[in-house]
Amino acid sequence: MIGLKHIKEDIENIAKVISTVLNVDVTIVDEDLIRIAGTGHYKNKIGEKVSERSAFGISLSSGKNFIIENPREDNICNMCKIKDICNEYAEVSCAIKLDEKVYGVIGLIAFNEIQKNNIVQNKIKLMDFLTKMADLICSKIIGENKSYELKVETRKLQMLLNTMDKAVVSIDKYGKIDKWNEKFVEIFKLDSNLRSLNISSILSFIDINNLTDQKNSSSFTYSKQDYTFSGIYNANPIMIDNAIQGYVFYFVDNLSTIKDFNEITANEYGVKFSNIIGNSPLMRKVKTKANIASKSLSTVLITGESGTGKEIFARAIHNNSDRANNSFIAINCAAIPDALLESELFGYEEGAFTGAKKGGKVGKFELANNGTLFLDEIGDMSIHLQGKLLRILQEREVEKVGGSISIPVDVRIIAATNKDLEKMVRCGEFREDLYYRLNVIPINIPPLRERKEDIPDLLEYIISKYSNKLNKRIYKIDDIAMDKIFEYQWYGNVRELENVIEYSINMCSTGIIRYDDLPEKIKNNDKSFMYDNYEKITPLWELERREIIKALDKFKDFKKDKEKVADSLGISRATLYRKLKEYKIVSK
Ligand SMILES: Nc1ncnc2c1ncn2[C@@H]1O[C@H](COP(=O)(O)OP(=O)(O)OP(=O)(O)O)[C@@H](O)[C@H]1O
Repeated sequence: MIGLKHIKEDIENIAKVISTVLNVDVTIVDEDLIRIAGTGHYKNKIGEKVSERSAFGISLSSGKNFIIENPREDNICNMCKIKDICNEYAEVSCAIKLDEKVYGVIGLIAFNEIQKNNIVQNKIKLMDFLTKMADLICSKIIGENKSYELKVETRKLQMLLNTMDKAVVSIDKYGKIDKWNEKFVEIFKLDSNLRSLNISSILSFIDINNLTDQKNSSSFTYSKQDYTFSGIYNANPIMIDNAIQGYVFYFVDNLSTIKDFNEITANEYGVKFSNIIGNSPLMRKVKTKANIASKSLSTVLITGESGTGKEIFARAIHNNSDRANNSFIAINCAAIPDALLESELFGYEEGAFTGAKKGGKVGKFELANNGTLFLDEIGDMSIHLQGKLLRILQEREVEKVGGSISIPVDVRIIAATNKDLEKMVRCGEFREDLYYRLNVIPINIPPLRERKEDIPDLLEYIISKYSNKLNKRIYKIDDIAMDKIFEYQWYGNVRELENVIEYSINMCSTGIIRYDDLPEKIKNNDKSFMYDNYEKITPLWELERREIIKALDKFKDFKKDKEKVADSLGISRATLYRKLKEYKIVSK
């Protein structure tokens, strides 16, 4: 809290002015009764404490002003310890009061008759003058208080800024830096005194002329000597009376963004090996191999039919590795057209092509830096991108589309496919060199029909998952339904099993999944067709038609269903489409 001692210089000047104007000695004491200023007799007594029982003490505790015309005889002097040796002729005390708080007292003392007369004859004017001087002191206190509060606020603000995990800087409307935090200095590797420097001279990706009155975020790549990093920055305009007064920028490097993302999604995707259901000898072998792979940095190639769990294995490998605290970025190479996949993987610079986003885009490689990049359905990647991918794996650097800076990346690759990559290599559809680069640790996940022992555990897990999701209490599956589930071939593997159970839980009204609750494809399981076979001779075209319908039904929930239907029927996709037309089969 501010007191008179904090404005000592002002108090001394005011004391001198009063003394000069009134031609008497002046002393000013603070709220602790310490003399802050003094003239004449009191010059050498600055810093000394005045007695509480003195006139000053009484003025201070009561907040009252008074004039003692006859010291020693006045009631106020009764309590004073030095009453008997007092050599004063008259005394004036004026409290320095602000909002009922007394900050100190201005005291005038006459040491001779002339001074006393001067005081006594001008009592009213004198008190008026002193009250004004006390008000002047109070206004100084208010000013000092404000600047003290401002200092505290500024200090708090700076501490807040420094504890932020985002780098922050503010500029005035001309682009000159005024405030920044330690993180800003740290991530851009700058000197700590940045005041008044122009932001664009430090961060060339910020063009002050392109900033608007709207909040705006863009990605950036920063390089200084051999230090390079990328991230996202936000420019927030400071608008006062509809005019831009400056901007506050905050910057997040990609790693922090990903960390935030990982923290948010940790529960959703925090798959561990223990979450992968299946204790069959085949699955135990796969888990052991995946566990070993998680402790290595080598590339892993996971193969297996669709829905066998390639992605959850990839996630478990990442989460069990030293990179677990960094990002796991997954990209499905089949789901994105080739031209887009390139910019998704490598990112692009602003203006790289028509339609490119302002500020450019951060690629998955950069996002996965220090973490793991999961390239799902790698068999669907074009030969052109295969070449680019190979180069990155060899050089460990990515260059954005339309960019010129190479960004070093440290990414562990896990690729997955349900295609026969070796066959694709033989047919010239997949680069041999890339195949060997990816296939360092091969992991094959067997189809569910080859490890039916896993079905009971999977059922228990899936029923509990979907009962919760659908808010139903399902206890078990009855024996007949269980037999049907065991009989079925599960070409869609665990994903198909999940779909079937979700459907059955929806249909179930008793708490026990029964035969009737199962979807038709599981109930029929091709048997009705076999029965027909014994009864009558079926024309070949009808057999063909039925087989096509059966295959369409079987793969209807799959990605690339037509490809799977054609594969399972042993015909090309073109033939399949011809036959659909011929038999007037309408499919999705
Ligand atoms: N062993 C398992 N334990 C628990 N859930 C599993 C298991 N295997 C697969 N799943 C579940 O089955 C679904 C499909 O798994 P996932 O996406 O990992 O398969 P995939 O082989 O990558 O499929 P695709 O090749 O079609 O991308 C997911 O919901 C996954 O959680």
